[in-house]
Amino acid sequence: MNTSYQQQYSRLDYSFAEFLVERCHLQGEAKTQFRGLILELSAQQSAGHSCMQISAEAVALIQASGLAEPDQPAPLVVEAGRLYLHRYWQYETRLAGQLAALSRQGFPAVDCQPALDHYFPGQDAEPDWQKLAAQRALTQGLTIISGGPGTGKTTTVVKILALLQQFNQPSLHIALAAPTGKAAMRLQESIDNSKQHLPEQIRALIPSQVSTLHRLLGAKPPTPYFRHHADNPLPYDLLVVDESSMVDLALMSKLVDALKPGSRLILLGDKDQLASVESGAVLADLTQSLPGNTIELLKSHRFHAGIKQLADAVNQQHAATAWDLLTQPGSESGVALLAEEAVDYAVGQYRRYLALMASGAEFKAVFTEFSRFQVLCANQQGPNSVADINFRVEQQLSRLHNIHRQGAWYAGRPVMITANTPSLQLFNGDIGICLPDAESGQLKVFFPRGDGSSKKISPARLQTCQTVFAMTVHKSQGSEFEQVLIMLPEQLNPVLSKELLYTAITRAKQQVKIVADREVFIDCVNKSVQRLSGLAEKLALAQ
Ligand SMILES: Nc1ncnc2c1ncn2[C@@H]1O[C@H](COP(=O)(O)OP(=O)(O)OP(=O)(O)O)[C@@H](O)[C@H]1O
Repeated sequence: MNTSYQQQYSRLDYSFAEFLVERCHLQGEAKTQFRGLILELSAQQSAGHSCMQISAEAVALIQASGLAEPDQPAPLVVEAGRLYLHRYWQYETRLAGQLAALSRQGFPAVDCQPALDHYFPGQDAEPDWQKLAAQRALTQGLTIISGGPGTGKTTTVVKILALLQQFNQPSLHIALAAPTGKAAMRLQESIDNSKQHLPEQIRALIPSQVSTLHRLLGAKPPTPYFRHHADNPLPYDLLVVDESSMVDLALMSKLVDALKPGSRLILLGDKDQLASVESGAVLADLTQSLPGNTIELLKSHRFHAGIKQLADAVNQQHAATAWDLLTQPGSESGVALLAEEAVDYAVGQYRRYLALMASGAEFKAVFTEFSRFQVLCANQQGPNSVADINFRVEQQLSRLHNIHRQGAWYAGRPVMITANTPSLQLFNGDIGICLPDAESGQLKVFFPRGDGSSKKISPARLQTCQTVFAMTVHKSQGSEFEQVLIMLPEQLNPVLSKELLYTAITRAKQQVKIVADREVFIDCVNKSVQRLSGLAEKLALAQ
């Protein structure tokens, strides 16, 4: 076993390995080797892999352990040289079977060519992939639309919903969902905008509410169970899920489990983004193994050209080109290395919303100004991390008298919720700002609601939140900002990858500034994260 890995094992990995070692049938050296394998499996699971590739020798060892009995409930499963925890193997196998069945499910074609031509007039000589996505979604049970920011995923899906409602009698019962509250709010806004172009009677048949997946499925915290499952399915004929790259294996399995037989599923997302925080890279696996159900939209209709160029160079691992784009003279490209000190720059940006707050502006205006700009860090701790930037920005704003700290809470403190708190209707990733409340004269934390209003909560009731002058790239998934400042660490570390950088860059609509050393940047672009899973293989076999 290599020592660099040993340092990465957590106490959970050790306790889990010990738990299985005590129950295995092995002795001596074999037992030690078994412990090493389980430690590694547990660590790989925490790193997001659904399973781990093992050697033929290790397969024999696992089989001899008595803890991977085929055809019997056992904690471990060995399949095609991959070692799984039984639970993940079950999620994967069940999901593959269900999605393969969904992908084969067909709906009778209707003569809707004139309507299709109306919604997708397409004058270009090149094929209209949005139209093709719609054609497929009209007759298929499963449609996956993958594309970067501004490629028209939401526009396309709204047209698909319009066509489906126009040609289905009775009309379909539709649900719209996203993995986080923030993503749900963004989808709701975009759907509302796209719906404006539809005829009144069709518009009324497309829902305005977008729910989080946890709310849709009926989360029962603190248990991992949901109210809706195969025996109590969701009542919808069609479910649309946005930001699907954020959905992990377990949640996707529970979601597909809860679909009513005969219903349709449309998944939207960007397969090139960071995979989910938890195990699996479900969207990437699906786009790879279900090409007949997948449409990739490549043309961006909104994205700043310079940002798209940089994002593409990073995604295609053209590291030198990406670096050249950042260092070329001229500011019109919208992407550049940051020329000044990072904290000075961030403070300059954040002083604008603090000035608005000081002038007595209402929460909505303050929040909109705050949300224009965001510092994104690769890491939670260490130089150039979230903790580092939050600390230094607060210090400097204090020095400049833009904030007045007398403890953790002060007027202007922006916070991000770090754990779902259903009792307060707050969810992981929600962002609010602490402001003086005119009614009570006390400090309250204000959060925006999907309908444009806000809610206020006493700071004392917020147990799980952190200051958010900086957030990790992982936490920024599902959000967009006009401008971002991306902070890479001073040295290469395991979190860095081209997927992380691509995700960070594509959060920005107008401007990307980056703080990075050339060597770290190049290494980051050259490193790609491959999540090990058997989902793609199982799906291909189940076809
Ligand atoms: N075929 C098209 N021709 C011209 N403009 C388009 C086309 N498709 C979409 N757009 C426009 O591009 C913009 C982005 O579209 P949309 O919001 O649907 O993209 P998206 O992929 O859902 O973006 P995001 O991932 O950021 O949510 C919108 O202003 C939309 O009106």
